[in-house]
Amino acid sequence: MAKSNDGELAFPFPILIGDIGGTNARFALLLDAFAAPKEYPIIQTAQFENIDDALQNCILDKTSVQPRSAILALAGPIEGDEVPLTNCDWVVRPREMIAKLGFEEVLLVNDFEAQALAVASLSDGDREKIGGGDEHPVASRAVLGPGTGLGVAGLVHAMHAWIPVPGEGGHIDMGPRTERDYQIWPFLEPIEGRISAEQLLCGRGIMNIYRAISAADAREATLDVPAAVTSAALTGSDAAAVETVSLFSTYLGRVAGDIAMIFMAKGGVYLAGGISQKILPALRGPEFRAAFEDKAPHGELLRQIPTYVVTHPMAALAGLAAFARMPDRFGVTSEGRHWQR
Ligand SMILES: Nc1ncnc2c1ncn2[C@@H]1O[C@H](COP(=O)(O)OP(=O)(O)OP(=O)(O)O)[C@@H](O)[C@H]1O
Repeated sequence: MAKSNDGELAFPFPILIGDIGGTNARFALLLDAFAAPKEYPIIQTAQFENIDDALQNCILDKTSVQPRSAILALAGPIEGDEVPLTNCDWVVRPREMIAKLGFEEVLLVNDFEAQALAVASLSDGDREKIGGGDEHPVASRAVLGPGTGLGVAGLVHAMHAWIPVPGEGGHIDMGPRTERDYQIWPFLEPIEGRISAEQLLCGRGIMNIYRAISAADAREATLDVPAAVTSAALTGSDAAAVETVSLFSTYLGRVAGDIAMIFMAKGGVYLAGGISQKILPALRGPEFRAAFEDKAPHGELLRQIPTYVVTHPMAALAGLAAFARMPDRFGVTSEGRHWQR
């Protein structure tokens, strides 16, 4: 990272920012510190063999501007010079990107770190509140995002900066609690003998719950993709789908409440990821918030904590843009994930 005149950290503009999930990749170009980001159409990761082809075809060939820096948020742990993505075949090779695509520097961050950067400054127009009291402006926040997987991150305010805390919180253990849970649990598909939150709270998780409900009730599971289950649930046309989304909301509330307690997130818990927006009407129902607050002996604490659904269509990009413009507002480390020409 270069240093600006006043000694603060800075990336050279134009800066390409990108949010690369398991299914979708979203990119935007920041020409300078003030211009609005120029957003590009969403890319389906499955349509390109690798990220370099996607960038060349969908971004670099579509503009005469040569980005000097790239800040990319990836779904997966960032280690070494070759970073494979979770839930997608792409491998990100920053050294090759610098050699072939003309960047001077590349910074990789975790995709939920980018979501955490976004929740530092979402306006009311970019979030919908679902219950709880007022937010404490500089208290910790947390973000959970059911999408292709389940991303989780915290956001802590310290030393005059917002510090994202990425982790693998989507992989915490889940157990049955109600009588109905005990009926369904034996039919859930485990990973190496265990049901983690991500086995339930993502696109694949919706199908896992739906199939388990159908099996527990000895009914045929006729719906075959998550979007079919959630749309049948929202129109009320399929009883198993309705129960799936109801249980999904309950389980999401339980995990969100646990994460809120871990971070003491009095600044709010934010639901990001593609699925939260798509099932927003269901999340406004009683299940999510009731499960969130059902945390004896800390029920009163949880009742005060606000929960939000992020409604910004490109929240991670907004977070990366805020960081790219003012890196010193955030405590983001570049160690081991920053490459320069
Ligand atoms: N209407 C819908 N209802 C429920 N799930 C859906 C719907 N449409 C798509 N999905 C599921 O959402 C997931 C994609 O989520 P998202 O749009 O957040 O993608 P992503 O950014 O690639 O995800 P991630 O960052 O977790 O890898 C897929 O599992 C897909 O099957």
